Amino acid sequence: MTDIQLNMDGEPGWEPFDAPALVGASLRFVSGDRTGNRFRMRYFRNASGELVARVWFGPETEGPPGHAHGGSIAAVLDEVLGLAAWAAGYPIVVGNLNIHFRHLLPLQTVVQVDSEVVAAAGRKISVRGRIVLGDRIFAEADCLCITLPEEQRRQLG
Ligand SMILES: CCCCCCCC(=O)SCCNC(=O)CCNC(=O)[C@H](O)C(C)(C)COP(=O)(O)OP(=O)(O)OC[C@H]1O[C@@H](n2cnc3c(N)ncnc32)[C@H](O)[C@@H]1OP(=O)(O)O
Repeated sequence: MTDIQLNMDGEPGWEPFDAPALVGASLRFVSGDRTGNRFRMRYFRNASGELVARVWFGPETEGPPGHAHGGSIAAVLDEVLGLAAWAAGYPIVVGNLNIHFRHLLPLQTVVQVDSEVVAAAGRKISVRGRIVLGDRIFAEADCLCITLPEEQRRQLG
């Protein structure tokens, strides 16, 4: 795995996105360790302003031999789609995450997670996402995020 694959070379209009500056240590479980053997991740905004992640699934995410565990895929989608709502200005937690696992995801490969905030109705924010490598779709997800009332937000810090 090279750092170049995780970075934005050749992606016109992409800008690095400083996720910890927005949500602090909430990302420790998934994207917090940029050098370990679990996930290595970088966040960007694409030319349309949508949040995109580049993710390397390391050996410690293994489920089926040589491939990512479904729970590791779910963890990545939970973080990226939840963060997409935050990046769009909604302070949320994830209420529901529905994932279609389309193809086995090979370990030690850099894949891309695309996200799109598709609707906001009252406290309910709908985010859609997918994990891809070129034309190959590994997983697709619909995520229902719920904004937190101000008081509950303050309690979380
Ligand atoms: C922080 C950085 C990025 C984030 C990445 C990480 C994202 C996460 O992993 S967050 C952690 C995982 N999520 C959780 O632990 C959430 C736990 N659940 C909760 O805290 C609560 O159930 C919560 C806040 C979602 C909703 O509770 P509450 O505030 O009482 O809202 P409630 O009144 O029940 O529901 C509000 C609306 O949302 C709907 N809703 C709530 N939960 C769901 C759900 N799971 N499915 C469908 N609809 C739901 C309700 O039907 C209601 O709709 P309407 O207004 O039309 O009647």
